[in-house]
Amino acid sequence: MRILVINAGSSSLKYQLFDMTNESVLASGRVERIGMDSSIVTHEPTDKPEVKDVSEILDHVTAVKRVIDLLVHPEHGVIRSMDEIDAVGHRVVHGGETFKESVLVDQDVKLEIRNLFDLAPLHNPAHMMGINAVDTNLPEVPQAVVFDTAFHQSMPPVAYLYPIPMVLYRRHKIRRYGFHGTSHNYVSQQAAELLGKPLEELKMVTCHIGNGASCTAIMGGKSVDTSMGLTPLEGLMMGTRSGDLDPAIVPFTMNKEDLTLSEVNSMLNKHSGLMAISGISSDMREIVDSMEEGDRNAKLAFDMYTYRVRKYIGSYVAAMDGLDVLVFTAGVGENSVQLRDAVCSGLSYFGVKLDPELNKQRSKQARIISAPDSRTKVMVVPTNEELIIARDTYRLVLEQEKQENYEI
Ligand SMILES: Nc1ncnc2c1ncn2[C@@H]1O[C@H](COP(=O)(O)OP(=O)(O)O)[C@@H](O)[C@H]1O
Ligand SMILES: CC(=O)OP(=O)(O)O
Ligand SMILES: [Mg+2]
Repeated sequence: MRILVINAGSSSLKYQLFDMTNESVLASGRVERIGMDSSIVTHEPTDKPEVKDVSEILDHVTAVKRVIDLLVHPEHGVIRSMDEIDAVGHRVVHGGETFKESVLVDQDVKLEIRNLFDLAPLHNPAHMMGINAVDTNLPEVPQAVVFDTAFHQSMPPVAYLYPIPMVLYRRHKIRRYGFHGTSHNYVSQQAAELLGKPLEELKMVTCHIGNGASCTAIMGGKSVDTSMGLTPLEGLMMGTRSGDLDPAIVPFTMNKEDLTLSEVNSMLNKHSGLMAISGISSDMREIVDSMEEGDRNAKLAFDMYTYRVRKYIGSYVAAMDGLDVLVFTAGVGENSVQLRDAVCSGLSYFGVKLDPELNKQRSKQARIISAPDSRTKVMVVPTNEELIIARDTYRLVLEQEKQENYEI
C-alpha cells in the first residue's frame, strides 16, 4: 500500500509518499509560501535528483495538485499514475476532547475539525484545505487524520485544568490540550528502545523545539503534562510566538495601543518570540549566527529562549519527582549544539551532565549526548511525525477493509 502523508501548515505543506510494504520513503518535499507571490516547491524523489522551482501557488488545493503532478511526473515522478496512491494521512494539530486517537475522515470528522478552527487558527484551517484538496483531486482515496492532541489526552485534570471558573471548561472545553503529541510519543519510544529500558519504568522530558516548540513530561510512556495549552501559543518562547506571559498584558496592551482582539492575537502568534526580541529573524540559525557575530539583541533572544526551556524542564522534574531521560528533537532540538549546551548547563542539580564532544557530533541517528557518569541520560532523537501518520493511516485502512469484508 502506498500512503501519501500531508502536513499542511498555514503557509506551507510538507509531504512524504511511503511504500508501507517496507516503510520506505519514495519521495518527500515541501511547498512553502503558499498564497504569497512566489511559492517555493522542493521535491525530493529518493532515487532521483531534487527538483526546486518557484511559481505562484495561491492555495492549498493548488499545492496538493502540484504535489500529485510531481509524484506522477514522467521525469521527476516516482509513480505512474494517481491510482497508485492508496490512502492519504494528514497531520491535524487540534483534535479537542473529541479525538483521542486517529480516525478515517468522514463528514462528521470534517465538521468537528472545522468546529476547532478557533482553537488552532494557524493550523486547523490549513489542514481542512489539505483534506478538501485531496477530496477534489483523489475523490476515491480514503483519508485518515492523526491529531497532535491525542497523545496528551492521558494528562490528569490537575495538569489540564486552568484555575478559572469551571463553567468555562464545561461550556467551552477551555483546558490544556497540548500539541506535537505524535512527535513526543514517537521520540519517547525511540529513546527507551535505544537505552534498552522499558518505557513503563522511565521518567522523561521530551523537548520538541522547532518553529513551534513544546516540552512534555512523560511517565511510563504517558503524557502527564505539556507546555502548550488550549492553543499552541502557551509555554515556551518560539520563532514568532510569545509563549507564557501574564494574561493581563492582553487587555492592558489592547487598551494602551488601541488594538483589536484580532490584532493582539496576531501580535502574540506572528510578531513575538525570537523575531520580536532579536529584530532579526524567527530562525534559530540566524539568531545563533548573529549572536556569534556579537549582536546583543540576538544574544538576548537566545538567552531568553533557552532560559525558558530550562525552567520548563525543572518544573517537570518537580511534576514527576525525578528525571531519567531528557530528549531533544525537531529542527532546533536536533540541530542546535548551542541550544542544547545552554539548556543543559543549568541542570546539573538534576544530574544532567553533557559530553561536549558528543553534543557537537552531527548525525541523523538517535544518540546519547550525556557523559557516561550523567545521572540523567540526555539524548537527541530525530522526530518522524510523517512515519507515525503513515502507520496509523495504514492500520485504519486495513481495519476498514477487514470490516467491509465481514459485511459481504
Ligand atoms: N542547524 C540548525 N541550527 C539551529 N536551528 C535550526 C537548524 N536547522 C533548522 N533549525 C531550526 O528549525 C526550525 C524548523 O524546525 P521544524 O521542526 O522543521 O519546524 P516546523 O515543523 O514547526 O516548521 C527553523 O525555524 C530553524 O530555526
Ligand atoms: C502545534 C504547532 O505549533 O505546530 P508547528 O510547530 O508545526 O507550528
Ligand atoms: Mg513541526
